[in-house]
Amino acid sequence: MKDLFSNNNIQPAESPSVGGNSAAKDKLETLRKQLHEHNYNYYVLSQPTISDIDFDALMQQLAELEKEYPEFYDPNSPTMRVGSDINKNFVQVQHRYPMLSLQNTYTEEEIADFFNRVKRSLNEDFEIVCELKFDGTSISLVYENGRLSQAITRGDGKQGDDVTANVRTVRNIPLVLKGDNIPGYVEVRGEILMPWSVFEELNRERESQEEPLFANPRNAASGTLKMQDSKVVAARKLESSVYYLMGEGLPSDSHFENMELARKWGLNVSATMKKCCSLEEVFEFLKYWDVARKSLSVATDGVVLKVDSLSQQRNLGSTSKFPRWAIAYKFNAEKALTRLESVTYQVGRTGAVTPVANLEPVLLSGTTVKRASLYNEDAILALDLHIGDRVYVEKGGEIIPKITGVDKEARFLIGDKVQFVTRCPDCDTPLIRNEDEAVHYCPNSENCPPQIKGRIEHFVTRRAMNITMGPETIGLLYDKGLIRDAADLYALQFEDLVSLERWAETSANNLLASIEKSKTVPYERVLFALGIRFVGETVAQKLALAFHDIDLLAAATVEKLTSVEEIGDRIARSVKDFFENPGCADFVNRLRAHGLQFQLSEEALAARTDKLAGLTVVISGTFELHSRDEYKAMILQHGGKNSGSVSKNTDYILAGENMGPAKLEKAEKLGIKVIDEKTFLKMLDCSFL
Ligand SMILES: NC(=O)c1ccc[n+]([C@@H]2O[C@H](COP(=O)([O-])OP(=O)(O)OC[C@H]3O[C@@H](n4cnc5c(N)ncnc54)[C@H](O)[C@@H]3O)[C@@H](O)[C@H]2O)c1
Ligand SMILES: [Zn+2]
Repeated sequence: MKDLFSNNNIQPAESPSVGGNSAAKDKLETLRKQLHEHNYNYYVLSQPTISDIDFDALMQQLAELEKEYPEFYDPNSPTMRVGSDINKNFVQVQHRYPMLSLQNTYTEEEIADFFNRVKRSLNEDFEIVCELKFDGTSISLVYENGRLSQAITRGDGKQGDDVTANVRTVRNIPLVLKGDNIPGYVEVRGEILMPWSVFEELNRERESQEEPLFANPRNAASGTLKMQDSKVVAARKLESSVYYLMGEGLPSDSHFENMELARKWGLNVSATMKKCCSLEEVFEFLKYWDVARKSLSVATDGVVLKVDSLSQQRNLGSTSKFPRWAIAYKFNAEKALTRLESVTYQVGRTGAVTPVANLEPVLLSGTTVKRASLYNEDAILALDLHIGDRVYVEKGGEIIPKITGVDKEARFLIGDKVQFVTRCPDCDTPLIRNEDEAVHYCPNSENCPPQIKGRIEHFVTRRAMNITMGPETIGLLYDKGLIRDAADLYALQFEDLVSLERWAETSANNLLASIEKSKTVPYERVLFALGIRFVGETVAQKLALAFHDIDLLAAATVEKLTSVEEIGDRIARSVKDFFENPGCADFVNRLRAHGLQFQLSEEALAARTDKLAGLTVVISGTFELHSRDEYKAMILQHGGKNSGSVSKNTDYILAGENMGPAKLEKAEKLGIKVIDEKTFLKMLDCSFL
């Protein structure tokens, strides 16, 4: 998460006219380029590299420059367009009605301006509906004759990705509407959300696997919605909240009434929406929810104000980016000021060293905060941190809060500048930092205690070997010299355990039984448990399918490894390094001697064939007989490779309905065989009737 919360991506807000026209043009182009890049990171990758406030400041700068230099007008400027989330792994679908963004403000003055602008333009009475702005990712749900027919992301506002299969897994989205007055065709606009509790659990899991964390529930929701495997999406427990209806012949001219009806149809409409007749009532709503929102189970980032009457909305119209009849008021992130007491360093199981700020305890969003994450050396340098500094802490949705700034005016007695440690705090080995990485590592993986304990903790987790023991037990057994690595668990004796302080016979027996049971855990989970860097759960599954026993995997070359779908160079090298390390190879052999599963089960093997060996298949369109994910799994299972894009290396295109025209054209040009699902299943000898 390099640079995530530092300000160093922001250019100084210099006066645009300095340096004349060509300087302004350069500046405009740089800003546009930066913003396109940030949009991509945010909407497509769901991994922003700057904060929203910083992003909005850049956007504001660009808008001001464009106003001053209209000669450099560009219809594709980020100020003119809705940021696009389009991802080529999905089929793109045209929106019948455009899906716009909202104009954002952070101040009450701008809300008053909006209110007065509407009043002037309409020149008649109007009502404003205030709604909480739930912070997820936007979705358009198309219901035809009351049935959910399509779910499309906002995309670039004109067309979006068809994510119907994933959306069908969202619990509170009805597949069939119930009740009266349901139009034949209606688009329900809403937000797909990840509740705080699910988000925190997900990030804890990612943290334990040293995978990059999601910055907030919004990015986690959008990342999840764009996953290729609907089963994983279903497991992530997304929710929805809907906030607008589009279509001809809607039941009422009042947006508020339509939403009340939508609730009766079975859609989840927040009970917090309120109709207001005056600016005072609007401000009251803002004030109340700025505090009350903190106890909601989902994230909110503001309030949306909408003119209630649909005919008045039509009169006010829209720009290319947002409607003129609505505006979003964004809440400020809650901040607290406290003192930095010290910085300590934690070593993870892969040796990554994370700095942690220890703070004078302070109350923030209802909890007492004592520690904050400092990410890495660059983040510390960007803040210019000194011990004793008064620092601002914010909870941006991360598990532990972050330091967002230093009150430099309050520095009377300047303390020591925070210097990143050069040696491992646990084993004193000099740290290393790879050139293009922000993270420091302790290279002493074999003897550094937190790394050893961390690896054992990972080995026993539920999704790996599922041995019921916590970090305290691991720490105790390690300190007593009973375990030096996870393989030693299998050599533990009853006597070793009962002689430990506070250990009774039952707890000793339970642990031994749990260890014994883990010997039946399937190969792919054992592979994950080994803790090979970058080999998470899904990668382990892919590797297990492609190399059905560990000897094949250990002998695989980098080329062979990277020929497996989604296995890139980085993972391949890490797998190779693992097996070439004598210590690791010995570890695997000892585990094998204890009877762990190091090959795919008979069942999984029986289903495997080489019918598609050496063949690359691209899947395009939507299917009737199986889902896209099922087809992907079949390709893997029969030894083939699935790829997202058509190239000269493609052997087949498995085409369903609505195959993208660009893909078809390319396939024809390259002379690639396009087959339908029945032909494909015949190739595999699968019965499908
Ligand atoms: N950090 C970054 O790199 C980065 C990059 C791009 C965008 N952003 C941030 O994203 C924001 C822009 O994103 P955006 O265009 O999605 O706009 P937005 O999220 O600020 O507002 C529009 C969205 O609000 C949602 N919404 C929630 N409740 C609603 C309701 N009751 N009625 C109507 N809409 C509701 C809708 O999904 C709608 O699309 C900016 O504030 C920017 O800071 C950040
Ligand atoms: Zn160390």
